Amino acid sequence: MQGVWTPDQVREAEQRLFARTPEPAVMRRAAHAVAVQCARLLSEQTGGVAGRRVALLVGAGNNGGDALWAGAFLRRRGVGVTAVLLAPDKAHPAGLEGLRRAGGRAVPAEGAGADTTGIGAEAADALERADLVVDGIVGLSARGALRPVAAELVRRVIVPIVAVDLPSGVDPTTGAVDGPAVSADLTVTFGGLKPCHVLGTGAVRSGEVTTVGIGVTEELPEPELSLLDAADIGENWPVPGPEDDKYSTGVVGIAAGSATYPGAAVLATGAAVRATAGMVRYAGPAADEVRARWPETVATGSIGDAGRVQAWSVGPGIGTGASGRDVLRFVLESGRPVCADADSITILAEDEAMWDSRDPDAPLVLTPHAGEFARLSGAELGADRVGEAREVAARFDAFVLLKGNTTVIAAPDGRVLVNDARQAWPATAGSGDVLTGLIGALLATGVEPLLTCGYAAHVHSLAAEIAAHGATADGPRSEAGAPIGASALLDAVPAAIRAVRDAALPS
Ligand SMILES: NC(=O)C1=CN([C@@H]2O[C@H](COP(=O)(O)OP(=O)(O)OC[C@H]3O[C@@H](n4cnc5c(N)ncnc54)[C@H](OP(=O)(O)O)[C@@H]3O)[C@@H](O)[C@H]2O)[C@@H](O)CC1
Ligand SMILES: Nc1ncnc2c1ncn2[C@@H]1O[C@H](COP(=O)(O)OP(=O)(O)O)[C@@H](O)[C@H]1O
Ligand SMILES: [K+]
Repeated sequence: MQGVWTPDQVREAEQRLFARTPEPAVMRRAAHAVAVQCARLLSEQTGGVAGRRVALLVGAGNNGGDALWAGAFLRRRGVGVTAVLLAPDKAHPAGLEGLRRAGGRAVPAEGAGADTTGIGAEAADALERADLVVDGIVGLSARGALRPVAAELVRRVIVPIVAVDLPSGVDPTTGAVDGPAVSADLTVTFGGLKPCHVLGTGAVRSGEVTTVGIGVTEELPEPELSLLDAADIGENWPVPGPEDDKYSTGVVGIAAGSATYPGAAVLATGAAVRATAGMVRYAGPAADEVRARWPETVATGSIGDAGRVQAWSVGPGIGTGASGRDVLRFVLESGRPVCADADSITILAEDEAMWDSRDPDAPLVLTPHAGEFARLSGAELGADRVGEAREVAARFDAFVLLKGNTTVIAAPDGRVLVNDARQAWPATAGSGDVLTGLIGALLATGVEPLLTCGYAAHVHSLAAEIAAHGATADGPRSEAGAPIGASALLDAVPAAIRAVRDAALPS
């Protein structure tokens, strides 16, 4: 499990560190790590370090200070370094002095010979000749998108960019981008990951992220968010042991589909069949279709005849009319853990009385996409997806899995897991039904709901990636990939489970 800390948590940890280690020493550690990564990238991209040229984009604060000191270290390795100062009066004095002493130069962003964009001739020339650019415009204190001069400088860059701490222009806390922002090839961050490195557009703009401790890591509190590693999931994915039988590993009930939407039933049931080893029961109007596709399920037309289960998945394709409501009420009254998706979320959002059916001791997982989330919360989803998911989870005393390219999973007690899909192949109709089936199956085996959601989201996005890039049976793996449907995603679920289980094997 990897932790993610808010800017405030990092700042407080930094203050604790300063009590032991003077601030300039900490900054030089940070800057040295940036310089090492720049040298590595220069070597990879140009075949060497000495004689290459680096431009530093330097803002008004310590982020710029890191960049200036990194420039001083690079200078000592024979790199030609020019700092482009966005706020010459505020540039970090010690960093600037360090760079100059090492033989680097500094020029104002808006200097003599400016063209219509306001960028000075020397700054323009430094950017044009650079083999690599370091983004030290703004870091943890960033507010909003890049201002016009910074945006114009960044627009001109055609070489790789190394971002100091985070790509400038990205909101450190939400990862949102609301205007011009840096797209880094590599981000070197300090102490630990910040939300902007793992959430939404910020995750994409960060490029590869390298974390360096610099003494701050030891001072950090419990992380605000966590990311699961493949090995965490593989180690704990439920598989049958020698003493198990079809009942002991957990029976899941799927209440999904309708005459109009039998596909939702087939997909959710299939996901449950593929996720875990126990038994899958299906109850609903698509029993014939489910039986035909998944002969191993025990299928019935009526929820009252479903038989005993350890958890329910309910919602996809059930509709929001009287029969859908009856099904949801039955499932909520069962006292079992429930994953409520799609139409069942809409019903819960519209009908307060439905909550009365719920057994308060049974965990409830809600899996909204942005539109369903807005129905639940009562307002359009904003940029702070983590904060909003956490608020709704607490308000409804439910586990909330907010879907999207970055899936945010909030527990009612405030814990949050994040799954970054790293690609968008799951954005296809019916793929949510597959996720519902995976979650129900894991809940039935007794995996804790927050982890259930984290495991399911990871395997779901990995299955999509595997399917899009070509299952081995279809021929060689494709680098570029091709669009898939939800059925192909479902077919790749076993391959994704194998991959996470293999990741957990001792190396
Ligand atoms: N934490 C750690 O462990 C360590 C932290 N360290 C480093 O310190 C960094 C934080 O430094 P920091 O707090 O001095 O502020 P920083 O982010 O440089 O911003 C400076 C100023 O920029 C401005 N500005 C704001 N938004 C803007 C925008 N969109 N576009 C343009 N400009 C904008 C705004 O000033 P304004 O112009 O509004 O007066 C703001 O005050 C951190 O990221 C890391 O690199 C390491 O050295 C050591 C270990
Ligand atoms: N752009 C995207 N990148 C990665 N995953 C996505 C993206 N858009 C949607 N997904 C994932 O695909 C699934 C879609 O679920 P949902 O919206 O309920 O679709 P449906 O109702 O058609 O089954 C969710 O798991 C969601 O996280
Ligand atoms: K930066």
